[in-house]
Amino acid sequence: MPTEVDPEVALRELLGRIAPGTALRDGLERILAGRTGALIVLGYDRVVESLCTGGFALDVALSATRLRELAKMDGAVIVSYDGTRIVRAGVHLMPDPTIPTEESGTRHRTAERVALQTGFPVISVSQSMHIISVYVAARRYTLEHPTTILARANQALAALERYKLRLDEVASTLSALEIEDLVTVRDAMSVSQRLEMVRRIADEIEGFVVELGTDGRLLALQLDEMLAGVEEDRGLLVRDYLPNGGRRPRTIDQVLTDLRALTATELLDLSAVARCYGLPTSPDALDSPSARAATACSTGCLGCRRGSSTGWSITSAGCRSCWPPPSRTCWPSRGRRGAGPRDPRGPLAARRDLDPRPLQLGQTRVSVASGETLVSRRARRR
Ligand SMILES: Nc1ncnc2c1ncn2[C@@H]1O[C@H](COP(=O)(O)OP(=O)(O)OP(=O)(O)O)[C@@H](O)[C@H]1O
Repeated sequence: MPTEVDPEVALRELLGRIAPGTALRDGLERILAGRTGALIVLGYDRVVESLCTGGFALDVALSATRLRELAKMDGAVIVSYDGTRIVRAGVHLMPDPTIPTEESGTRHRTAERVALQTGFPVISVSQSMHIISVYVAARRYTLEHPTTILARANQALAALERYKLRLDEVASTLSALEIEDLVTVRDAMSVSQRLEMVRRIADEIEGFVVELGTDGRLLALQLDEMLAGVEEDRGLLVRDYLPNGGRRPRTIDQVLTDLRALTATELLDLSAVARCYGLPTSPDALDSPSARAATACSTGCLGCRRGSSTGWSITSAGCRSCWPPPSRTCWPSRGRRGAGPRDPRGPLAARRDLDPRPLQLGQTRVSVASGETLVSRRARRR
């Protein structure tokens, strides 16, 4: 019996195994086109064996045509878990009748009960409704035609393009603010929020790619192109803005998991995003200068490695503990008290002086304040 897995993961894995381009999917399409039905169990072990009566053992390689011919007979077909062999055919399945099911026809009731009792995925092709359903990990999922999936995938891709554009905007603003050391918690959390939004829509598209099989190759290429560097940025951003110390310091993985767990509505709230980092969440705190982790120094000077006991003692462009910087790897900070020269007009006025041109990662710029050439920290780490 298969071990317990996340239903979503189990479903996606199954959809990949029966995606267009596989012999199993070809067989299912033929059964559907031939206006016959089928009941197929994807796996064979002692539990499945105990539910089988009648039929005959085969153990032959699975091909689309064999599956189609065997499905013409009454009863179920048992296929190996990897979908490469037909183990038995014409089998009458007798699952536990006390297992609750919402299906009405005997084929579909049996399919749902067998999937629940054995833990193996079961596929049913309905003769009357002309649909293919899969039962896996207590879920029923109806397969859609590839053209329908492709249309939905293209819509999602257009949404991803818009999300990515917005992400690039907030990320380049953050890079510029990092250079000038004027980052607030809100700036950093906006990028984190956008990165998570992009991850979510990309995850949805990945599901379409899996389901489309060979039909989804172009989509996969487009997705790869759009997501270049995004995954890396998620980790780097958390690493940079994770507060050190405190009573219960958080890890990068914990933050990423909590971000994933936010509902779509919660994700729109920057305070909820900041909470995942373990940062204060009041509106005032969001507009306060951000604290950056000791790891923020790209090459790690001695002072930065020392870290902080309060979790809030490290400034956004260089840590207070190593001020003045022992080398050029530590950047002078103007954003926090005691950390270096401040703009006498205050941070808001200083922000207005920022060069409004978007700063791409890896790009350099001449500082408004000092006249030196600057590169954003994240750009230097890449
Ligand atoms: N317990 C079972 N074991 C094996 N095969 C079964 C079982 N129950 C039903 N079937 C198969 O399903 C076929 C159709 O049954 P039925 O019409 O009652 O199901 P259904 O759920 O309404 O399916 P459809 O939507 O295809 O009409 C049966 O002829 C038989 O081949």
